[in-house]
Amino acid sequence: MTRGFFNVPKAVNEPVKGYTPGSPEREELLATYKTMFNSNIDVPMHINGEEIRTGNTRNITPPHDHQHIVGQYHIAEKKHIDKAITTALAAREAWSSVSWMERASIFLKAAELLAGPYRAKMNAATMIAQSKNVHQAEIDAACEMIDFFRFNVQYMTDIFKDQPASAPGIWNRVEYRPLEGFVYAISPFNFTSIAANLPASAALMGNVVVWKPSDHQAYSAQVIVDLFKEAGLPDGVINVVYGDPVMITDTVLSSPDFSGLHFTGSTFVFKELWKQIGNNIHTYKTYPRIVGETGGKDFIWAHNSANPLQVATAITRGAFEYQGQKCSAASRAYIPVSIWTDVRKHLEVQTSELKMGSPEDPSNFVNAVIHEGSFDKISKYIDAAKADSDAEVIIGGNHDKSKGYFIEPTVILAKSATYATMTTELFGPVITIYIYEDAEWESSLKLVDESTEYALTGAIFSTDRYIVEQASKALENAAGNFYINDKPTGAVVGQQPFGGARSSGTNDKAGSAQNLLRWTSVRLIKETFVSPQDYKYPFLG
Ligand SMILES: NC(=O)c1ccc[n+]([C@@H]2O[C@H](COP(=O)([O-])OP(=O)(O)OC[C@H]3O[C@@H](n4cnc5c(N)ncnc54)[C@H](O)[C@@H]3O)[C@@H](O)[C@H]2O)c1
Ligand SMILES: N[C@@H](CCC=O)C(=O)O
Repeated sequence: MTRGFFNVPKAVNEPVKGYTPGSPEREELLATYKTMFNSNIDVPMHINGEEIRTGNTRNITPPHDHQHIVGQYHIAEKKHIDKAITTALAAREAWSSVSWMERASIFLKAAELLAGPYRAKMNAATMIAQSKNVHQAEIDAACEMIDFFRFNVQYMTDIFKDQPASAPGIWNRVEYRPLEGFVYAISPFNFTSIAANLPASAALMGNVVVWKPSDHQAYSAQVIVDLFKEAGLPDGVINVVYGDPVMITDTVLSSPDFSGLHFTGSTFVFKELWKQIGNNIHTYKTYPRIVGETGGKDFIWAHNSANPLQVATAITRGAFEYQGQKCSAASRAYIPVSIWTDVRKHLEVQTSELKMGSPEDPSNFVNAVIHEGSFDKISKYIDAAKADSDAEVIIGGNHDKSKGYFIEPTVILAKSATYATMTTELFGPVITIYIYEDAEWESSLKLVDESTEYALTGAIFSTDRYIVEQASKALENAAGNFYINDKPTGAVVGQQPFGGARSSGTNDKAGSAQNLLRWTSVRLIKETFVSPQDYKYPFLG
């Protein structure tokens, strides 16, 4: 029952903790890491609040220490997916009718729990099983997830306030209903916050969800489940399943009640899912919403007016933070020949200072890539570049998977702007640089715009306002998140809503009102206070 027009607390970004040597947060996090690293976690599926253990398990191993087992997760048979769907649908009536404030309150509570007692655990799980350093875990698993919860609550109320005008004698109202059916959330390995947000944003708007996390994020997914439970999320609202993605998806997408896909992951998988939904379209009771944020081949373009140290720093941070495993990571750069010597010198200094190893040692800037498949793919491209006459590996290039999946931050110089690593998403710590003649800066912008299928993030560097304006115009469709004199990574919820177009996704902007709107189906209600009793037009007399 609602007896007032309540305002939600004003959303503010969660401050990023420093974890400086000797700080209490550092002590707590490293102690939590040690304990969790040395214990064995058993991750069940969660259907209707029940923990489902099938006994068919896969190991969870840290990418930086792949022979060490930190736990296992249980995988589904088809009957579990069927149950997750029926359970979600059974929970729908109560969840979709409950006051929006109750839903808001659950996610605001989750934000506060994560800012406090869950912070170290969420960060440690992300460091252990996704191989993030302290800072990368903090900005993702703690701060971005908290921000998603807080800002989405505010955006939900902003949406609800958007109401139509009413002529005298009538009252028009718009009701933001959840979708009729259930939402399928599929999340990637690389951001714990995205994994939480994909099911949570739909659930906040009153939807029920079947959530399939990435196998490589199961550890922190379990912490998210615990967090939601403690925050008071009712059973059956978000049901978590693991296992063969094809079997799970075939089962989910053949349900007539499937009403929305909230996906983040690679472009190929998303396009296949879209096709499958299209093929099944006659099965569904309603047209499913399809929201997907996918791959990128994100660029840094510099003009000769740019500051070489700033360009080099953007490359170091943009390409090598979290081993380049951000969809936003800079992986191709276009540098004018006149500043290249200076940019290169700074890059060599900065990359020589980057330490690589386990995230348990906070002085390691670079950790391991997520799994062997990814390691092998990235190494293959690096080795090909070493052998190729069209390319030269000028920094890094070594890789070793004996203990963990370690790949050195690598810089490739390409003779052609369409060289393989200039156009293919590798999702690793590799950037390829193309040097252009200063006078050809306008045609180099064309290369940036036209040489890949993606349009996720990009950055331009120049101190000349006319150039900034022209480059911004020339690249207006080349990136959904466009940065001027800054690296192309590190979007903050509430400040830089995130997403790209072309093959990079539907650009519904994670952490925004636009995204939340996709999880609603608007009902317009017109109420007439005194109903007409005469059908005749006035001109009929
Ligand atoms: N644009 C964004 O906001 C954004 C954010 C994070 C990651 N990404 C992209 O995600 C990719 C890296 O993440 P990843 O390796 O986890 O991606 P992925 O596509 O391999 O997996 C993503 C999810 O899809 C599932 N999946 C895989 N094959 C499937 C299939 N056939 N049917 C149904 N589900 C399937 C996986 O199990 C996982 O849960 C990169 O391409 C990156 O650019 C994009
Ligand atoms: N939103 C993040 C990227 C998420 C994808 O991996 C950023 O802006 O760096």
